[in-house]
Amino acid sequence: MVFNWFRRQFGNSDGSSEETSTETPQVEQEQEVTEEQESGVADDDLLNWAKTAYKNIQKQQEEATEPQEEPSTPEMAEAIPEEESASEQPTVAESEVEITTEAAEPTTGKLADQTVEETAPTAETLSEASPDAVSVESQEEIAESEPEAEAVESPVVAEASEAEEAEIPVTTESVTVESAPPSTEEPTTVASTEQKTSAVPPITEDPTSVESETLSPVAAETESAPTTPVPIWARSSAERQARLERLKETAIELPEPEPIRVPVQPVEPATTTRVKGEVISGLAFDEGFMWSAQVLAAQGRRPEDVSVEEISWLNRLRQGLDKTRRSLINQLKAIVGQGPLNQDAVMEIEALLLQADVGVEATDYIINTLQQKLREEVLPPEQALAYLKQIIRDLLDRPLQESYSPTFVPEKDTLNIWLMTGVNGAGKTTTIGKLAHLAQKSGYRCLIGAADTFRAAAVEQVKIWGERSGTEVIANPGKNTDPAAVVFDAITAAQARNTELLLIDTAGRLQNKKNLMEELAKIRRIIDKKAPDTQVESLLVLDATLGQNGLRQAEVFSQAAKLSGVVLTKLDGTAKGGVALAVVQQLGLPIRFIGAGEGIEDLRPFSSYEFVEALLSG
Ligand SMILES: Nc1nc2c(ncn2[C@@H]2O[C@H](COP(=O)(O)OP(=O)(O)OP(=O)(O)O)[C@@H](O)[C@H]2O)c(=O)[nH]1
Repeated sequence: MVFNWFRRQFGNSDGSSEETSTETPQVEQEQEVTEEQESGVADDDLLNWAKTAYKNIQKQQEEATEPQEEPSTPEMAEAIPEEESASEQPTVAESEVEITTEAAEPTTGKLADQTVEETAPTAETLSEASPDAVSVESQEEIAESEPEAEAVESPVVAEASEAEEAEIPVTTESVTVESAPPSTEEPTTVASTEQKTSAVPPITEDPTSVESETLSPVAAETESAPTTPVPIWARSSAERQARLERLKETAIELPEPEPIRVPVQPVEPATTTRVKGEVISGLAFDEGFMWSAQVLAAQGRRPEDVSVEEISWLNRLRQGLDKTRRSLINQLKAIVGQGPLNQDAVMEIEALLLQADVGVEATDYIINTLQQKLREEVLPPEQALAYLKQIIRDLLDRPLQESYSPTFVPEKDTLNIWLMTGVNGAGKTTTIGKLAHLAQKSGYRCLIGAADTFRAAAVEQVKIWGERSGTEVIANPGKNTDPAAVVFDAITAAQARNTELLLIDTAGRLQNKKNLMEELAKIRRIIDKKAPDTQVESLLVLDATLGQNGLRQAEVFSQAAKLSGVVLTKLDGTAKGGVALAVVQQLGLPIRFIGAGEGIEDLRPFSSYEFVEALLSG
């Protein structure tokens, strides 16, 4: 039984949920929650719930840190059951262990093996046709289909699918660059790498080996010289100096590499203890824990099923919205709960909401709805605030009731494609890494397509996230590759491997760059054509710290990529949180995930209940 982080429930590996065989939609659940919560979870009950959860987490952590015998010899390593050592997708525990320096090696080893296995048969093919040539083929195919993309459907699709079978092995091999051997690299890259390495002689070079390597020419020179023989140590050092000079002359100046934007994750010191689960130290039974416990208990969660990651996540979310909450809550309490809002009260609430980035439209809606209720009923402050929370929750869930599916869970045993789009630096690549991690933890076969071919370091960045999450990355080593060709290759690979979730990274682009938006539209067309029966989700990644400014991009993205949802990132920073309401009110799109930190665990499916509690609970 696997905990599915996309639905935050336990489910069997076939994707069915144990608790809800009836598949209760998220919204319904949250509404039940609301009623339960409003009826009030008794203080004593809550304390007991929190204590049980805390003890349970402590137990989980103790078990997780229990030392297990590491296989110290190859024979012992072989004794590990096959599923554990050779499974394609690492288990949660394995992928987490890989964070430690010691355990990272097996992954690399596995990937290297795999690449060797996969690339070996193509080595000859590649000597005739470089990987670029192969990808050019698929690019040509895309280019061919491109002008007819909209008008002529079936012949092109047929062509693509006919070509598919023959193409799969070649494409897969040529684009899997996770740990591609040098033979699959462009010849120019290899040459420059050689130059680079030879230009910097190893500092720890063994003098004796240098001697034996260089003695003969030097000895020949010194033999012919009439002067006194130079000692061996002096000869080798002179020779080394001369060689260094020669290399300096022929050395090529390499440009400074572009920085890769991946936050450094704390690396656990290498120990002989095998970590079975994640251990988050310093979890205190404090106010934050109690608040998280209350939120989880109100959602009908059992204390035995709560994990440290969930508590930590809620704490982080609350901390991220701390400043906004403080400025909203006290003032709102003072204003509401005194009968219908007068002119001053309306203006005060308006100012508060606008300052929190809620936007004009959503602010008007909230005030009008609240005013209507307060005219009908006299509510004390606490109840008025509870009603305000309800209004905001309804607003956030509106797209789910109108046009979008209430759940956002990749379907098991079939391919789901999630395309990530957005402006530069919004957090697309980071989000992909976090989503891949969630997918691996939840037992999905996941793959990443690195279609951000615009920024040189982007592919490296997404590969680092791939390593962290134990997810393979499909990329094309060629420069200025057509991103649509990478997407084509990634879908081919995903189809061949029975992948369940393919995450596609795209280059950041401004919505006013027409050619780049056309490129995005082309990517979307390729997806629809190559995987016509697939559930495709197109997510706009929005930096919450940009507030209202971030929303202007959405309309153009929506047209090009057929958006179906939003990922709101950086809620841990200077973001005011209210932008979530503006997103839904102005764009009509549901928020599917929220990010609150740079770490791999800092992303969760969006829950309007948790968000509103983090924003408005006192
Ligand atoms: N504090 C915080 N930082 C984040 C979050 N998500 C992403 N970042 C940071 O934002 C920066 C940009 O993230 P990327 O994932 O590279 O953004 P991108 O959209 O892929 O960028 P381009 O490839 O240039 O379009 C990085 O430094 C990330 O660590 C978040 O939720 N919180």
